[in-house]
Amino acid sequence: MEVLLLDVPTIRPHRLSVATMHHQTLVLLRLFSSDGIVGWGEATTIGGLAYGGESPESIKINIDTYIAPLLLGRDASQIALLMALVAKNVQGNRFAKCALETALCDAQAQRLGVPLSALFGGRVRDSLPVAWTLASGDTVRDIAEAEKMLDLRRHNIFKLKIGLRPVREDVAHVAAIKRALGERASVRVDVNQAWSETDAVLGMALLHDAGVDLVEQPIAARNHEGLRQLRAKNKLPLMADEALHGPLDAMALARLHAVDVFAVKITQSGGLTGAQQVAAIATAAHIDLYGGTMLEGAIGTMASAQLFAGFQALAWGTELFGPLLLTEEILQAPLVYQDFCLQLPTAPGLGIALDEERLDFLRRDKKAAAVFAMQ
Ligand SMILES: O=C(O)C[C@H]1C=CC(=O)O1
Ligand SMILES: [Mn+2]
Repeated sequence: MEVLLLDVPTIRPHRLSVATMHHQTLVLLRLFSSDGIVGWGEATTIGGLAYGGESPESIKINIDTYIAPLLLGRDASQIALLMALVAKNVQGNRFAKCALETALCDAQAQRLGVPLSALFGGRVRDSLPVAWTLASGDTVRDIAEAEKMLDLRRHNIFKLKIGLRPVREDVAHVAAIKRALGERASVRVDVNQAWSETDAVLGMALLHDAGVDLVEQPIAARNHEGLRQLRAKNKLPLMADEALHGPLDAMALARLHAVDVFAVKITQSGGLTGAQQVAAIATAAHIDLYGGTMLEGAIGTMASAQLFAGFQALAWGTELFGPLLLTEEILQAPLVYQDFCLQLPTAPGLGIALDEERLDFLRRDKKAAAVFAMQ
């Protein structure tokens, strides 16, 4: 197997409370099996180490040094056995494990001639609603961007990134956008843990009055009790994102009745199986589901879509727009976004074909080699 790092510019700066992104580093895992089948997985994260404990570089070196040697020469169709072997030998590293499990599942589904979703019980839907994040940091620009998305019929759910400015300033920005869009769109916010508990009490009340539908991770990820109290004090639905690092967190949050919605992410869950378990816990605990992203490229986006397509209910839709934030296409045929949804392909495996020339052009190691050769 090999891990490729691809540095791809974003279409505009993407401002989160933890980092401003001008590019995204795609972390792609390519798995070669002796029957000739190639599987792809992805372990992309956000903002280097600003968002989570695994960086693109650490993911690559940990897969190359510790995970790949464990698997060399073993039967790639024995996914559960291989993932158990990795779990026993590698602590943490959820994103790396997600990339590996995705690549194994992509390869196995191709081998069986079925879409990847079939390995997880099949689909209840063939398209997924997709939100767009407004994160330019500028109210007028965000409204214009939202109007464009509505005109294109690409998105009618907007997630606003807030938390950098004082609470009242942020809420004024959100309220102006909601006023402009009215009932034509659902407006939600993501604070990415930036608020204190007192900020959040004020912020959630004001956001509710402004007509916002959902608030995501307003306070620190580890503060489960704080989330529980915020949920009890407010009418505005509350979603856990960074608080959810797989089934154990899901269980703890469900026990506490701490949130209304789980943002399920395959990377944060340590893979597709972990994410399916998070969804199962949510369903059993009457917690709604939302299909989250780490702003992955086409591979992680499609892997997520293949899994989310099987969730019995997906009350809050998804945010699987990662490839649309990037200036470069890495697929031979781009993913299909239309009528406010991402369409799922029916071809075997992930159902996508990579553009090898674009991959070669974007690879960090090849760029470095080219610069070296020029010197
Ligand atoms: O939800 C996050 O925290 C991360 C990501 C998802 C969409 C987006 O704009 O940022
Ligand atoms: Mn979030």
